Amino acid sequence: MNASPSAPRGLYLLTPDEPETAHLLAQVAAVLPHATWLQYRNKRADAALRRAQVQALLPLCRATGVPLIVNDDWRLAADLGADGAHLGEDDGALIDARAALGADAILGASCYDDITLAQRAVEAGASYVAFGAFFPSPTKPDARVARKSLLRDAEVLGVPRVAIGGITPENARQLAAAGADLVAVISGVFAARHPAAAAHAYRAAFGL
Ligand SMILES: Cc1ncc(COP(=O)(O)OP(=O)(O)O)c(N)n1
Ligand SMILES: Cc1ncsc1CCOP(=O)(O)O
Ligand SMILES: [Mg+2]
Repeated sequence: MNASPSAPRGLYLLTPDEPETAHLLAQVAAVLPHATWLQYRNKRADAALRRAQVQALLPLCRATGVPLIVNDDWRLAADLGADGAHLGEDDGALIDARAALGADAILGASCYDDITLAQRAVEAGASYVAFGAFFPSPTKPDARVARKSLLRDAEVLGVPRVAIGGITPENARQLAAAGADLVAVISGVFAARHPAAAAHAYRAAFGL
């Protein structure tokens, strides 16, 4: 089974660990028109700041038509009416997240370098699978490493395949050619000298 012809493609933007909500909003607003999806990820924020930042991002995402996915915390996503959640191996059960978020929610699973994890994730309700890191990541230098061939192997699962980890506009082309539907990026956009130009370049890597 293949992902449908209307499957999402392009840039899956993840937020940086930004403590100032107004600055986060300004940073995101400058690049959001180039993103297919946005994930709110802040590994340094406490629960109150995460809630406030998701609440601040939601109207911006709605106005831009970009789905907002919450990292790690499906309860927060459900509470605030976000479009979905992303769960890694320590972030709770996909089946519980699917039940709480509903059938239409975007629900992603980190599958690292493991196709079996991806098969189980789809069975448990994931609507996309993420593999990586494909390249050394400035944001997560100790991330597990994945092989590009996994992206093609996962085509049979019939859900969008996301690649993450050290992705630049240049190496994004290799991943798109290897079967990635979306590239998930933090530093390649937010640490770029010209974030909007960088974000645009990721879309171009998919011919968008
Ligand atoms: C799209 C996407 N892929 C992978 C991850 C990593 O999730 P996880 O392994 O839970 O690590 P943290 O992001 O929570 O540090 C992700 N967030 N998004
Ligand atoms: C969350 C995560 N999981 C694997 S690498 C990574 C960070 C991606 O950030 P960057 O695009 O800066 O490498
Ligand atoms: Mg996580």
